[in-house]
Amino acid sequence: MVLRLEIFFLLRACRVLIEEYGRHITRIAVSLFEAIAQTLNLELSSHQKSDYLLESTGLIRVYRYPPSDKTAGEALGMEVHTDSSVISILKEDETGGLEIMKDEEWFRVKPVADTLIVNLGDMMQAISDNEYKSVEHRVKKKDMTTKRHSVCYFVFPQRDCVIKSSNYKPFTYSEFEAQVQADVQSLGTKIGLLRFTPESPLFL
Ligand SMILES: O=C(O)CCC(=O)C(=O)O
Ligand SMILES: [Fe+2]
Repeated sequence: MVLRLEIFFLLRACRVLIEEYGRHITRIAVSLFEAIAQTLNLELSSHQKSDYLLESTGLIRVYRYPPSDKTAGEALGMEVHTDSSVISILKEDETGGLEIMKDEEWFRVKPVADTLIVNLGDMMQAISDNEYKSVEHRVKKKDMTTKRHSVCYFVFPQRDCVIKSSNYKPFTYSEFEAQVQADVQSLGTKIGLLRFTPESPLFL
């Protein structure tokens, strides 16, 4: 009974914290998006701005990467991928492990206390007409015994907003998401924006 009450209070405290974190991180994502839109000279109405980055789509994932024993083999982190989001904002702990691909080389992101990491996702690449790249990244823990925690926020466009650019056929986020899910199911991997490139052999 005492334990249950403790868990109840712990969960409630967690919820309050995560909700507050969510409010701040959303504010940061919106400011970043506005700044990026300016650098791209995208003259967006406030309606278009909130269609391209819809605050209510923001989600927070809290990850725990447990220590793994030898039998778990390569279970040392997260596979290479790009995020489907517009913007992702990550907070990793002091153990580090996040790596990003730049000019065909992997770089370890050095963990810095009280610092957030901003990744741009597939939707930003499309919105910016490839001016900004959706960064390939992965997580590699230092070693088997290390535990790692991270708190990751992702924000997306409004599901039915049509994203128009010269590099991709017009698509909505719903279509993109459905295509990603279909590819993961049938091919075991995400193809992503390549599916929406007219010249790509993968174009449907
Ligand atoms: O745990 C991390 O630091 C990154 C997680 C991540 O890349 C993702 O969830 O897309
Ligand atoms: Fe990611």
